[in-house]
Amino acid sequence: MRTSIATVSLSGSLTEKLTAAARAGFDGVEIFENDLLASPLTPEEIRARCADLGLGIDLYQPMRDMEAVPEEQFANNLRRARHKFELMGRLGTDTVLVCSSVHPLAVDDDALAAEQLGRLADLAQQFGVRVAYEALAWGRHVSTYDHAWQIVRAADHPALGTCLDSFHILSRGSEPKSLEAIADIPGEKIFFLQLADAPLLAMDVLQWSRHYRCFPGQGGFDVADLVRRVLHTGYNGPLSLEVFNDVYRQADAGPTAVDAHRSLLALQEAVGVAPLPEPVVPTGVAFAELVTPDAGPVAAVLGALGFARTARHRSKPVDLWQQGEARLLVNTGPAGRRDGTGLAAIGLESPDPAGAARRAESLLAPVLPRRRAAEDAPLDAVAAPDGTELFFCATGRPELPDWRADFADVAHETGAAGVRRIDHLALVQPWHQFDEAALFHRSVLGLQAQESVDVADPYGLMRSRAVTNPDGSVRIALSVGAAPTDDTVHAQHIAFATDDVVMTARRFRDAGGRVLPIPANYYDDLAARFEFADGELETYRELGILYDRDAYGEFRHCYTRTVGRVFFELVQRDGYRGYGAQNAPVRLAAQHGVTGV
Ligand SMILES: O=C(O)c1ccc(O)c(O)c1
Ligand SMILES: [Mg+2]
Repeated sequence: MRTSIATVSLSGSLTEKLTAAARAGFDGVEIFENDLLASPLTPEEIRARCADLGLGIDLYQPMRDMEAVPEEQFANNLRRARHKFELMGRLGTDTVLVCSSVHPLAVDDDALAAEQLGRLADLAQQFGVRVAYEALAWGRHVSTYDHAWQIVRAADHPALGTCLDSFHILSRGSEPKSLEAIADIPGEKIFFLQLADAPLLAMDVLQWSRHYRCFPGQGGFDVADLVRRVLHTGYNGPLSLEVFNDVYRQADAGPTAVDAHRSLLALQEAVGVAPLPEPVVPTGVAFAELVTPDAGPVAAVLGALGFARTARHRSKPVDLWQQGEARLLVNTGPAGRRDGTGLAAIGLESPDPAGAARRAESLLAPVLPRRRAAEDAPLDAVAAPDGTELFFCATGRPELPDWRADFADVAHETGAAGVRRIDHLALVQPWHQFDEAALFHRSVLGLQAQESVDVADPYGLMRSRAVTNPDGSVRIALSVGAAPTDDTVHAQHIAFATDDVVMTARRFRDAGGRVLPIPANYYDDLAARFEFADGELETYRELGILYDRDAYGEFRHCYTRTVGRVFFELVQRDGYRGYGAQNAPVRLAAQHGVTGV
């Protein structure tokens, strides 16, 4: 279907917005009046710019406070409308949005509203314009879509239809009963469909709408169900995003537009109008790749954790460090010299690497060259929104390229310390990309997103949300902090699963590793909350081990100090399903050094 986006959803000048929308693959735009008023371009120039970019102008909006007003007031409104209809001719657009009145003079009189909207439509018709009447959820007398439709039906004018907006509809409740009346609207009388999602918040609906809308799939509304209902009426106009959001007003328009278009692609797949290549859900973590200008500090930590350097890349300065099924690549090539120590790439085991890459590409993920160098195995890879490279791996499958073929074994001692595998990867997102990251990992990789949790940091609030595969062998914890983030604290981290965290942590410390010290108050509180066997709490205190418990089991974990922009966690998960969110504020405070250590 045709995809469109309201200019209010993107930051920048009108020109920047149009360019971003076109580059992201939208077919059209809704021009928001304020964007036009503030633009130095004439309507003709805007029209030409859109045409050059391959964008249609699908809607001009909004006209406000039109209907159900005293005659004198209405005469004024018609005069205003005539100006706008002329303008629309210059812009080359034929549909205008009229939102339900919030004017103090508007009266509660549907017959008057219908009569005046009919006269407005008469005038519009002379200009070849159609009027789409939308119920604002906070409209003075008309605040529901079915009420707006009744007025449109009563006016019975060919140039008057309704505009449905998922926010205004779903913010008032999504009981199937409240949505049934959509089926009563003939598709050709739905002149426009605006789409937005929103997190489920209990707040004033106008504030909710103007500040917290997000792209479909990023909030708590069932936008797909609504779209299915609207398509069932026979509606075949654009699917258009109209997202008022404080974050997107600031973030770069280019990436926001890509995020927006991805959400519409995923939505169209969900409602069955535009299939995409099947998701290929990853089945494990093949490796995590660190880049660093100096392998020394990373090697010291990994060695103390019981990892051994088992192989070396045949042609590049990359070492493979391994323990159990946990594999880390340590890359001292140019990226590390440029960016310092950090997590640069993740290898995901994929049942069908090429299929996974096709899926990712269809959802606008940048595809990376299959070979980073002539001699490398040709691996399919894409970039996540935060820049992390995701490699789709087929480890040990003879018919497919294997990343391990790039490595030659080196003699090593095995000093294993109980680490089995990578439990999870924690990726701190740029402040404006949290919702995008969750949607990306869900739609592109087919992972399931867990609930988002708030975590107090001494210098700001963090939000965190895990995305996982069904058996928990791939877990990625996405988080976002207040901007600007402190790189040493809001660093990426890699959590290793161990069967015995006490043993692994002790081995780490005895080998010269430094665990993150945890304040005594934390252990006093643990003693109050839980009963421990004799000596257990003292052991935790000594090794900086944190403890949590959920309905499924117990969780013990501890942290290394940060190296560059990465640190490591050891986790012992005896059935426990979470990520220690309860303990995260203590960990963050410890990392900030507010404990004075
Ligand atoms: O918040 C508003 O005023 C506003 C304007 C136009 C719309 O289409 C809308 O959904 C909201
Ligand atoms: Mg709207």
